Amino acid sequence: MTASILNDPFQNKGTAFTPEERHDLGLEGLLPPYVETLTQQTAQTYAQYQSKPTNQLKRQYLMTVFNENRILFYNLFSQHVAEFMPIVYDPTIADTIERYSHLYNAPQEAAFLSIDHPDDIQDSLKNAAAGRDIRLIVVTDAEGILGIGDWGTNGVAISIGKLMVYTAAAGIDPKQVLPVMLDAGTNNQQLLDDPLYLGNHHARITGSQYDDFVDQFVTSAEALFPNMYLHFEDFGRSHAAKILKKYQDKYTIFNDDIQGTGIIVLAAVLGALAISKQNLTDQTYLCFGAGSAGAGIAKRVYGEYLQAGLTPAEAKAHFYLVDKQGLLFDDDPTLTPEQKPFARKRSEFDHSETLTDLASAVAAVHPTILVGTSTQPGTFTEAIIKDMAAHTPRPIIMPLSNPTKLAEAKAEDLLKWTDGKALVATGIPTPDITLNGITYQIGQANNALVYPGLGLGVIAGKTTTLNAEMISAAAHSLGGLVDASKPGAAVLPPVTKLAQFSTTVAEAVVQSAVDQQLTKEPITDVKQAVADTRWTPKY
Ligand SMILES: NC(=O)c1ccc[n+]([C@@H]2O[C@H](COP(=O)([O-])OP(=O)(O)OC[C@H]3O[C@@H](n4cnc5c(N)ncnc54)[C@H](O)[C@@H]3O)[C@@H](O)[C@H]2O)c1
Ligand SMILES: O=C(O)C[C@H](O)C(=O)O
Ligand SMILES: [Mn+2]
Repeated sequence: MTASILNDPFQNKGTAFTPEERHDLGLEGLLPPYVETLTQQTAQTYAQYQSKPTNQLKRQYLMTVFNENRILFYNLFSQHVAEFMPIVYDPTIADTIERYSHLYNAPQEAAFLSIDHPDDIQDSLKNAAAGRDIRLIVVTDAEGILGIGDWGTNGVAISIGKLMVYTAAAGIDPKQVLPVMLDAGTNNQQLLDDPLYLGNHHARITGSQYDDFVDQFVTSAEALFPNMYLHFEDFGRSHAAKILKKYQDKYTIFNDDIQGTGIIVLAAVLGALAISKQNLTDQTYLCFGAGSAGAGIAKRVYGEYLQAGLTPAEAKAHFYLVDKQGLLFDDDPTLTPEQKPFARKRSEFDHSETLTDLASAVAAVHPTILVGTSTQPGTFTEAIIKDMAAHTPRPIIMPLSNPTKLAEAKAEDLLKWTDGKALVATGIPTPDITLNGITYQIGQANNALVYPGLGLGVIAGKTTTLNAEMISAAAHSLGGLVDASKPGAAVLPPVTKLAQFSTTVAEAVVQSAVDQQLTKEPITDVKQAVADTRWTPKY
C-alpha cells in the first residue's frame, strides 16, 4: 500500500485514518495530526456545504467530497436526503450537464465509450470497473437529457447522478456501480462549436453503426458483469423504446424514462384516487407530450385498466395522446410504435381536423387526468385547466417536464385556478403551498422515488428478469403509502421518507420475483434478503 490510497475514493478515509492505519499504510506526515470520526467529518463538510451561496456551488462542493471519499459523501447525503436531492440531482443537475465540459475536474470512475473506437469497449469497461464486482450500470447516450435535449458526453453526469440517488435512497453499494457514457456524437451545435467540449466533435451517428455500438456495449457489459442490472437513461425518443424491446427478454434491464416514470405516475394516480375516492376505470386520461415518458406512462396506467378487468378496446377508450400535431389519430404516418396503440379514429369526432392543440383536445375529451411530458413550459394554461376542472370535481394534474424551467405549470397556479380542487404532482420538488387556510403538500412524481427501490429489489432478489408483474408490484407498494384522510395530503409519500419506502418497494419486487420463481437462487426471507443487500456508509 502506498499514499495512493488517499486518491482512491472507495478506500480513502482522509482525516479519519487512525494512527495504526497511517503507520501501516505509509501515511505518516501526509495528513493533519488530529484523527476525526466520520461524524466529525460529516459535520465539517455539512457546514462548508451550507456556506456555499448558490445551488451550483453547493453541488460542486459536494462533488469534491464525492471525488475524494465515497463513505463520507454518502453519510452526508443519507443524513440530508430531501435537502440534497434537488442539489445533487434534478433540477441542479441540468445546469451541471450544460456546463460539464467547462466545470470538469475528474472522470468520477465513469466508463466513457466512443462510437469511433468500438474495439475499446471491453477494455474501457474493465478499466473503469478496476476489478470491482459491478452489479448496477446506469448508461446514457445523452440524446434526450431530461427535457433539455442533446448534451453529448456532458450527459455522463446524469449516469453519475442517478447512481448517487440509488445509493443514498436504497443503499446500493457504491463500489458495485458503474456510470457509462455512450458517445455517439452530438447534434448540439453549441457543443460542436465549443473548443472546450470534451466529447466527440461530430454529429450523432445513427443507423446500423449506432445499433452495433449499443449492442457491443450491452453484450460486453453483460459478459463482464453477469450479475449486473442495466439501467438506461435519457436516450432519444427514436432509440429508447427500441433498445428496451430488443434486450428486455434477454437481460435484466430497465428504461427509467419509460418504465420508472410509468411506475411513479401510476402510483401518483392511485394515491390521488385514494384521496378523491374515485375509481380508475371512471377516469379519462390525457397525455400531453407522447414521447418516451408520455407513452411509457400511458402504457403502465392502461395496464392497470386491464388488470381491473377491462378488455383492451374498453381500456383504450379512456386514453388520448396529444403531441406536437395535436390529438393523435391513426391515419398519421409519423406516429411512433408506442403511440400507435392509443391513436384515435377521426370518426369519433365531428371536426377532428380542429383538434390540433391541447386546448381543443381538452375541450373535446374532458380529461380527468392530465399528464405533461412535453418539454413545453407553461402549456397548462389557466384557460385549459379551468376548462378541465369544469368537468370533473378533483382533476388530477401532473406537469412532469424537467427541469423547473420546462414544467407545464406551477403547482401553486394549478391549485389557485381550481380553487384547491386539483390533485397535483410535479416532476421537481415543490414546497408546501397554503391556500384558503389549507396547507397542500405536493408529491414529487419523479422516477427517482421508485427506481432506487426497484433496483434494490432486483439486485437483492438476483432476479432473472424485470417484468411487468414486478413493475406493477412496485407501483402498488407506493400507492398504499399515502395518508388520504388529511386535507391537502400529497398523492405520493414524501422524499424525506425515500430511504424507508425504497425498502418497501424493494420487498414488493423481491416478493413478486419469488412468487413468479424468477430468482437465480432460492429466497426464503424476502425482508432479510433486502436488508442484507443494503449498504450503509461507515468505516
Ligand atoms: N418526472 C419524471 O420522472 C420524468 C421522467 C421522464 C421524463 N420526464 C420529463 O418529460 C419530458 C419528456 O421526456 P421524454 O424522455 O419523454 O422525451 P421525448 O423526447 O421522448 O418526448 C417528448 C415528447 O414531447 C413532444 N413535444 C414536443 N413539443 C411539443 C409540443 N409543443 N406539444 C406537444 N408535444 C410536444 C415530442 O414530440 C415528444 O413526443 C422531459 O422534460 C423530461 O424531463 C420527467
Ligand atoms: O431525471 C429526472 O429528474 C427524471 C427523468 O428521468 C427525466 O428525464 O426528467
Ligand atoms: Mn430521465
